[in-house]
Amino acid sequence: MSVLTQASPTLPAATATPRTAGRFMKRTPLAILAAGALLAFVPHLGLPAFYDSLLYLALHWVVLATSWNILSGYSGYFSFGHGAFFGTGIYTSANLMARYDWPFLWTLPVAALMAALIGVALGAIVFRVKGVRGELFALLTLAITLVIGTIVVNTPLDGGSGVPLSGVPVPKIGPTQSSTFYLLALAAAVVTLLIAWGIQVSKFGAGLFAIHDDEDAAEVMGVPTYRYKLYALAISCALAGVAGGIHALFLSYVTAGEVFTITVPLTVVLMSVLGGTRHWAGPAIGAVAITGLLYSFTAADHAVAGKALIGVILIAAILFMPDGILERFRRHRRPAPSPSPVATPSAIQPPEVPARAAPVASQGEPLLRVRGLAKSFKGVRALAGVDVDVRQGEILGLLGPNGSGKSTFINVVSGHYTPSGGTIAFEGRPLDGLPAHRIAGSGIARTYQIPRPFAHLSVLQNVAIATMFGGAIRDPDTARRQAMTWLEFTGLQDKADARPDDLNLHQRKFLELARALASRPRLVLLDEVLCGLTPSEIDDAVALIRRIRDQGSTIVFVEHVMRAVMALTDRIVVFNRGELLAEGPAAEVMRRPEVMTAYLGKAHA
Ligand SMILES: Nc1ncnc2c1ncn2[C@@H]1O[C@H](COP(=O)(O)OP(=O)(O)OP(=O)(O)O)[C@@H](O)[C@H]1O
Repeated sequence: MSVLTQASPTLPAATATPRTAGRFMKRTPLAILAAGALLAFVPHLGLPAFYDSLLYLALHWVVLATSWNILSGYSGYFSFGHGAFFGTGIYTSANLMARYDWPFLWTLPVAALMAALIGVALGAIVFRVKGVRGELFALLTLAITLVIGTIVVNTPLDGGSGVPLSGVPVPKIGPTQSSTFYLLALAAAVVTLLIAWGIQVSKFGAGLFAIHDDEDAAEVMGVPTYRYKLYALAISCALAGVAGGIHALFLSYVTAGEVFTITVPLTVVLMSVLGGTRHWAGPAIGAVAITGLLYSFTAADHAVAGKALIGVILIAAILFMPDGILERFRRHRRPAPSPSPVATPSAIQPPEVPARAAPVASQGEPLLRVRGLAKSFKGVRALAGVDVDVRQGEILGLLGPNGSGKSTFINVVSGHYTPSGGTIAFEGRPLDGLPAHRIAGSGIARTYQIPRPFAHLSVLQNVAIATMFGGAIRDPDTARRQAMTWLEFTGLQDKADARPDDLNLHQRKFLELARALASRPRLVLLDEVLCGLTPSEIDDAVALIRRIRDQGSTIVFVEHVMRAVMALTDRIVVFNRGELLAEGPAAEVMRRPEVMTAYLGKAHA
């Protein structure tokens, strides 16, 4: 089986044993290096210089498309700014060579650094603004290309007339000048592919794929989203900068009008989408395919007709393979999801995974202490200053009529929303002002009322993300093994390879539970996990929640299903209109007149 079909997005395939997965992990970089070594012999075949240049261009686009994909394909931050970073590399190298007589090879690290610095400066601002995602991010990066282009033209960097480089000596790396460019691009492509592969199979890559599918859910599961996006952008820009540096000398005369255009970003987007953005090899396949098509159809006499034909081929390819050539190929080999139902909790053994660090709360201190917690949304007071203590080891029911602030409480405690006022302390340590991923890392996990799985990852990968980030496991193999134990615990082991879309609501709710548990939390916040389930599914879920408590977790349980509340909770608190209305044992509190009035209205109460 080929190397391409073995590697899966983010983590090794669920069905592979750790040993086989590890073997494939080692084989992929060796295969990339071996292919690079073989291709390095091409200049010695004595082909005409034209072929060196054609292969140079193919590899040049491999570097540009693959580097674009590290940010945009993996994390989903679609950038139209790759021309700006590529252009920064071109102009850095060109100016260092033409004005300061730097040897060409020395300029490449500086080109990478300059492109990365500009990228990080942009990302440090843009990635902080929650609203700048999707098309807004794409437009903003396009604007950056135009701004940098304008600056370059109107400064001595270009001066309006371009930078001639014909006098700059080309290092003697290959037997001819054209083969030198080919070998330089080959080296850059090998390094870029190794980096793209390394990221894809690492914890970092898993975090980027989680950001792609649901950035807020990823953050709440412990992924440091801001930092990861910055790293991905810096790496992407640095590689584009190197490609630019090499291309400056290849062109031998650089002009801003040809560099800072929409052509570069559009071409890399097309190549990556054609090959497949969810795999390190996808953009390279797209780059080679499009360069090959351009050569085959536009080099002869009928260039215009050839271009039109390429357009038709690309439209057809993208229509019939919307996830790219590679994904289409891999899907044929993926086993169809099995129709087996989830196992009942009674058949499930608790997983044997190492426990997290012991709690540090002092004796008598509640696990979670919330004081005066307030949250307003543009005038809507969702929480109006509530005090809640959650004791170590209890199941605390959080009840209240619709709109009373229960989900907001969970959202604020988990860091999804910033509180408008009040304090939160977990195990004696304040959580105020901490980003959601740090709150997750401190031992708090949550589920969502409407399940929010990572749609493009398998069920196993969804849980492995929680194991890696909440549970602080670096090695994807270990994460995958532990994730499997949580799937067994929740009865989803037969669904490990399925996509969340293939699950019914019951299974999706249990996947939420498995993800929450996989980080070995000391406090689990469950937001209406029983909503929408049938009576027998509710019985399964109640049994499972009991077993979660038996594992040593403390639970805050938001629920409307009264029989489950009565069966499970040690204590309840009732919210009404964002305020604490009552607290105590469920059977007693639910009989209080003020609670019945809040639920049923005065007349019915
Ligand atoms: N993101 C938001 N933007 C604006 N208003 C919000 C937002 N989230 C919650 N609210 C408002 O805050 C109040 C409390 O909502 P919340 O979802 O916390 O209630 P709840 O008790 O969980 O209700 P339910 O039982 O229906 O889920 C409601 O009036 C709701 O409309």
